[in-house]
Amino acid sequence: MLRVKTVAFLGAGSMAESMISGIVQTGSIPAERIHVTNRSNQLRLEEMNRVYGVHAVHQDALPYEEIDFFILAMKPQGAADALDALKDKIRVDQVVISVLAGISTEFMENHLQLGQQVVRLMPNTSSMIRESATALCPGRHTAMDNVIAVKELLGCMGKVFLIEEEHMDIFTGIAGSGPAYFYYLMEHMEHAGVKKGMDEAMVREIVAQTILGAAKMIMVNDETPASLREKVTSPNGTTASGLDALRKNNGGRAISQAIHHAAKRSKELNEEMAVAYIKSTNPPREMGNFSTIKGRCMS
Ligand SMILES: NC(=O)C1=CN([C@@H]2O[C@H](COP(=O)(O)OP(=O)(O)OC[C@H]3O[C@@H](n4cnc5c(N)ncnc54)[C@H](OP(=O)(O)O)[C@@H]3O)[C@@H](O)[C@H]2O)C=CC1
Ligand SMILES: O=C(O)[C@@H]1CCC=N1
Repeated sequence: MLRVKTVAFLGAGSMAESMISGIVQTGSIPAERIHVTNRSNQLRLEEMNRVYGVHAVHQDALPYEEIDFFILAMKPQGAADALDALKDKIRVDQVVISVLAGISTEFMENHLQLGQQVVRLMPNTSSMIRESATALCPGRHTAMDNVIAVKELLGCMGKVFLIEEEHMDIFTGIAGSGPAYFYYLMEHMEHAGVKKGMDEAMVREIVAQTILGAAKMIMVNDETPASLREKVTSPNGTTASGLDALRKNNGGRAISQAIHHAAKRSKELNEEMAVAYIKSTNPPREMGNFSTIKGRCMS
């Protein structure tokens, strides 16, 4: 089913590239059926064409009629303008997919034609090597065959999880932003080895292998992280000492705070975009009480 679909990425940044890389590696949609566009960076489009063989064109040159899936991949702040520009160029049976942090399916539907099919996603950059954990949340009007096709598309990029919209913010905090927390952890682990005189490239590989091994243990064993942690921890041994230092330095709290702050920012982004839209569509004199308008918009 996928092979006959045509997709267009609106945005040519790191997330679009990661997804395109995943699709092209599997060949599940031929490169000639993949389009990518942006507003201004022509050099970037040429690079995408050179590296992945996809059509990289200015927005005006997109064959809108032929596209099955439009994938919004610009910053969340550009969502309203992008959706407004798309609205009159597409039919309701074409699917508008967003990877934009915080942008709800309701926000998308409100900016498109009545009955437009939309899907909200939250992938991560590991899509590049087909190891993303991606959330999928369909809109109100999205046909089941399109949900299945989008799920199949995401399968080219890693694992797919059907997520209730109320959980999209926390999913973003865990998995969308998640790779960055691991890279941060890896930076610190690497630094500890280098400071003691180890070769940087070697210690980087050691750290990566350690994290990969720990993740695989969770995937292949029917055991909890807590139980696996206990197996590493010998009484009065090195790990017990290391974990003690982590606890004393509030390591667990730091991790949960990172996730909750990212999730909170995702929620805020949707609110900010909705408020910005109301401001742009209401002349100041008619705005009345700002908090009332915000409340109405968010309800
Ligand atoms: N990076 C990540 O790990 C993840 C990102 N996301 C989401 O993906 C989206 C993109 O992030 P990222 O790739 O990092 O961002 P980048 O800044 O790397 O890329 C944004 C791209 O969008 C283009 N662009 C901006 N406005 C428009 C428009 N109206 N139409 C078409 N193209 C446009 C920009 O080019 P130009 O300025 O030339 O138009 C640029 O190519 C964000 O909304 C983010 O929330 C989601 C999950 C993970
Ligand atoms: O930092 C961001 O806002 C995006 C969304 C998830 C990962 N990167």
